[in-house]
Amino acid sequence: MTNQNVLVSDVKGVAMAVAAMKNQSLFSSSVANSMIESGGGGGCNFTIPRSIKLLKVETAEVGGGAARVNAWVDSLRASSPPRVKSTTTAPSPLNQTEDEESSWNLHHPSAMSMFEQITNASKGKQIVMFLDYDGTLSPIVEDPDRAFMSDEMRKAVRAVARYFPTAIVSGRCRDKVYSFVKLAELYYAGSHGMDIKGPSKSNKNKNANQAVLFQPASEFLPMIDEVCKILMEKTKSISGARVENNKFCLSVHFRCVEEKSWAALAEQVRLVLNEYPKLKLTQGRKVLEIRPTIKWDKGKALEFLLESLGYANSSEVLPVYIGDDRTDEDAFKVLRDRGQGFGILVSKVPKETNASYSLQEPAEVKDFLRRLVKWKRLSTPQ
Ligand SMILES: O=P(O)(O)OC[C@H]1O[C@H](O[C@H]2O[C@H](CO)[C@@H](O)[C@H](O)[C@H]2O)[C@H](O)[C@@H](O)[C@@H]1O
Repeated sequence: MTNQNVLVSDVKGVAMAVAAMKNQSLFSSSVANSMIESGGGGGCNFTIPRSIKLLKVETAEVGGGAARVNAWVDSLRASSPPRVKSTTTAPSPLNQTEDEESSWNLHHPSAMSMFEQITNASKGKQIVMFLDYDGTLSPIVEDPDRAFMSDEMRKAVRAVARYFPTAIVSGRCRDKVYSFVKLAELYYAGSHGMDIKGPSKSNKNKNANQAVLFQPASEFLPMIDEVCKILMEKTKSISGARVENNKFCLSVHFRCVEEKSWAALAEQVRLVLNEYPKLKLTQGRKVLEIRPTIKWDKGKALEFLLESLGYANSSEVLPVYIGDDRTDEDAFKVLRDRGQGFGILVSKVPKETNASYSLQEPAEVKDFLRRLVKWKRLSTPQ
């Protein structure tokens, strides 16, 4: 898919951002306090925060049939690769030699081995923790409805949230991810950040706006519902295919579909998307994700949450974002561009990433979170 970025000053872009913002029932008060730019909506009584650039519109250009479908299929195949030890004589299925693998490890060392560097960088700063859900807090499983988080992981996340403001940032519908995590003291950004809500249980952060609720894509709700129904109908004959309604976006799952049927499934997605130019496609682990063309992603959600927490343009914050998926790259990139905090990629295999460090799997994420809590406990005067 070709994304055509329209200039920030583009009228359509402004109108779309304005329409999205108009649908807010409740808005982050800390963000609202710092709002300085007019929404440009001619008489609208709301504004857009300076630091949040929502004004780029991506136009999905869906055409080019078979080539596009083949590219998606190839990309899906690589999205959840098995771990195969490569040798210098025989490259792995990812065409990575041992040299390349050790170079990757050098550039993205384990967050466990870099633990002291991370805690040193946090001196005098507030760590804010951002956690992706699937593949980060819960292991990848075949049935998306059964991607449960272990009690030990929940305990670790609860302990982290006691010391650091903590947000779950997921592609899933917010209610669904909450039903897995079950911790009321956290911030939740569902639908790839298009559905943000503050904690329902108070936490210690006095600067934070707990009542935050932000849904920049609400105007797309009817369209997403419509496309969900169409796709369910069109894919029902493909064994193992599954369409998941994530409220402001959709997931089309390939994991349980035989590989020989992937192209047929991807073709159905392409045909439907052709009829909806206001929707675009992104990709996760054996999943195609359909979402509105507004320029809003996990990276924007991270910036929005930092602002809601009172850390807009602050040097007193150290954001740490842990995620395993391509969609998490938007957040890693924001941290890299800001030169602030650390992105940590959860992966057993080398991947192209904007993250600084790596962790192998959810079990290691849990160990990292526990270690952070232990360090904080020991370094906090009683
Ligand atoms: O942003 P995330 O929290 O990582 O959500 C991304 C997608 O996660 C889920 O799908 C993935 O996990 C499933 C359960 O382990 C697995 O079956 C699937 O193959 C993975 O792609 C979720 O079901 C999707 O809706 C999310 O978009």
